[in-house]
Amino acid sequence: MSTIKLDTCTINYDLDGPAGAPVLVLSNSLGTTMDMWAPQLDALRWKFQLLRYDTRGHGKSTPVPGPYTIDRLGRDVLGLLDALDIERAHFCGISMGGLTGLWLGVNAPERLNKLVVSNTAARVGTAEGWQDRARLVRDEGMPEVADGAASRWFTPHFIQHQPGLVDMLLQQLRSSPQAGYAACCDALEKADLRQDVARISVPTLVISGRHDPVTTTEDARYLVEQIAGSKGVELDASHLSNVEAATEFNRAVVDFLLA
Ligand SMILES: O=C(O)CC1=CCC(=O)O1
Repeated sequence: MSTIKLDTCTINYDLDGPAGAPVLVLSNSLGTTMDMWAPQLDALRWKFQLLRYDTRGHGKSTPVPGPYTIDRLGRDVLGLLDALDIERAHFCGISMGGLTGLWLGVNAPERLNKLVVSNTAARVGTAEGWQDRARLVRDEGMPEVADGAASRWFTPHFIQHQPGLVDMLLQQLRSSPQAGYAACCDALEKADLRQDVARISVPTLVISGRHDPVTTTEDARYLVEQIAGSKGVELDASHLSNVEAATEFNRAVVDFLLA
């Protein structure tokens, strides 16, 4: 693991893979860390240099005071690429990480080769919902949010049959810095790219989960309709599809990036 200082925030990242291979940036969801990409490592690191990082306020990146914005989260990726002297990269983000990817697709296409956005939407949830979540976390702490998370992230079948994996992810959530999580809720409250995503021109893959109650297949269809030439793949999974349907997720990403 390494760190890089961007404005007041220290971003924790890991770059791993064959030297000279194309770089693939992996961007985590709200309340998780770069460790959420564990099910992708063996499948992807033989062809790509994987640049995983903890989104600002998450994992070992510092929970500098918020509110954050989607613009800030996107610029963190650009800062990381600049610091590592990477001119262009593939980008794959899930949920909040997917929204960061959409921001990059709109605002910094010259830094992207191909874009994968998974279990995300041009507008995730509602402003009121994120205000309530931020208030809950600031007032009551992480356990209140962690209580309902498994059923937002996974299907009942997966929760029953993979308790170890579910627990590992919930542990990332419980350990999330309260201030950083709430500041990302602030970013999600304001982020609305519905009028912007049609400007994305980089090759884009939109992955969705058939059972995702947070960012629905309808949200994914909107993205596919708006982003010219984009491709949609629907997986038999809920919200954290890279964990719940890892094999299919990895195949979709590799097929798309290597095509
Ligand atoms: O509500 C959740 O925990 C799911 C989620 C919404 C945005 C994100 O990144 O994760």
